[in-house]
Amino acid sequence: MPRASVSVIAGLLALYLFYHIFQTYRGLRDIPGPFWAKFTNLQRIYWVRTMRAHEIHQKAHEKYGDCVRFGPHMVSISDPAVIPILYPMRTGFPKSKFYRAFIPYTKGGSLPAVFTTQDEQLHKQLKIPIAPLYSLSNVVTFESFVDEVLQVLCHQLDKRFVESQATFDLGNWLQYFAFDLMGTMTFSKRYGLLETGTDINGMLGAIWEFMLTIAPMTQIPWLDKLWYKSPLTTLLKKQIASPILKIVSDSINERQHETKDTVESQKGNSTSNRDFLSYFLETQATNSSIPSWSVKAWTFSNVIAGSDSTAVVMRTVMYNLLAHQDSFNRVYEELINAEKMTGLTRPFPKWSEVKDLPYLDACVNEAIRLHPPFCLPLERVVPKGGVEICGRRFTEGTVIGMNPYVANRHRPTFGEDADLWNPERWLGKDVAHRRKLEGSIMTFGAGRRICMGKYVALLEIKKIVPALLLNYEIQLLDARSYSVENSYFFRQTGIDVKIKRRLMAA
Ligand code: HEM
Repeated sequence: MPRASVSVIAGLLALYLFYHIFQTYRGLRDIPGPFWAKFTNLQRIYWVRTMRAHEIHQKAHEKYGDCVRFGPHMVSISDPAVIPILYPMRTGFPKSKFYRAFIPYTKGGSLPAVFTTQDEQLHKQLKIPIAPLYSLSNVVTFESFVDEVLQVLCHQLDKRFVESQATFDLGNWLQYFAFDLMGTMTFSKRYGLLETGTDINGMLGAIWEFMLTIAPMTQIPWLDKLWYKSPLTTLLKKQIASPILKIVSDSINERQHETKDTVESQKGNSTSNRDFLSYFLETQATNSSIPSWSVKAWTFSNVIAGSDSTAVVMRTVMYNLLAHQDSFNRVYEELINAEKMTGLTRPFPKWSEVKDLPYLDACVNEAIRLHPPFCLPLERVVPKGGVEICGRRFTEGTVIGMNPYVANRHRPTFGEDADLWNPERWLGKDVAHRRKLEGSIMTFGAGRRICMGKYVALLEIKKIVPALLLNYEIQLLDARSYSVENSYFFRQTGIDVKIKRRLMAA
């Protein structure tokens, strides 16, 4: 090719590149933010890879204000007052491509779920038939499952740690409990984590590995599509969600091969000891418009969305109670007083006995606020017609999100001590103020796509905390060993304790 033509092509390419960079920069140029955010999402990937994205995001908001440009087309908001606008109850504010990265993709294609789908019609189709299962009144019917798994947990703690006085990371055991309980609630089966005291089938490791791989991809979803979710790479690479999907598929297949009698007996039992899977299968069998893969999608959602998340909050409550003796003593005294006044079921108090205890409730709320399990912005796409947020109009297609960690620590809303553990902030407030604070928490998301399993999680947390406090004396060896890592999932390590059995209060 003649040299002159090469120069013209190179010149045109350079011009196009310059135009593209200028256009990228121009759209949100009035929104303050770190320099590179104007041109590229690569910095967002780097932030996620540091495992400290929550802190970096919080510092960016401290520096630039409530509305910060995180990427060429992405804006982060920190003020909870924006929640009803960005996360409405109606349709029309769909999830961004961030969520596509979490959709498992196998040789059989992708498996969207209630949590991950961007398609609002499909979301409705998947959510409506099963939503009643997650209502508070139905969730309470799962209480016997919680007691069953608490029994296993306590038996293992007694056997392994009480007599030997061995030190162990309580956080691991809370995770084993949360997973084995979700397995029990979902398919009436424990994975064997509690019995073996290890990640026996590698599932916990696989989920964390999945998060480590996928979380950076969420920041630049086209790369994920190219690298993990194309028919070609599916042939060449091992798919990272496969171990979890396998467990889910095996459980469904097993159930489908069980005798008709077993299924019938689950069906007839409408009030207790009936697991999610039996409801899912019945729902699908009685509704022909539901896609054939729904049972797998619902079951997968429970395992992936409902186990680690609940374990994170359990760890936060337990760590903070152990690290703050005054809070610990107040919860313990509240339980003992409740026992004297109205009676508590032993060894594990009932949900109805503990759900309204004010100080326990304040500690659970504070843990939910302080340490949300999902710690990257929950991204939404601005719909047709645009939207006004923080006094500025955003055009269709702009991606806007709030990181629960940042919103939950918004100082004008929660006070100057928003970074600190202070359950008292939930007490002595008038109803309106308390509602406003609760409505400012982003831990369970908000609006149309708010967490479906919130009451399942609250049931588990408010059951396990009294069970541990009433049955064990727990000594935290060193509060400074506690550390956190964020790869969208926000996990903690280092809750090293020794335990003794408590004598029953007279
Ligand atoms: C403390 C525990 C939990 C936390 C903090 C939590 C948090 C969240 C958040 C933040 C979302 C919304 C994500 C978004 O908008 O991007 C969500 C959605 C969801 N969660 Fe949870 N979750 C918890 C426990 C559970 C449990 C136990 C289950 C199931 C039993 C569950 C099932 C779901 C489902 C199905 C969705 C999708 C809802 C929808 O899109 O309509 N979660 N969760």
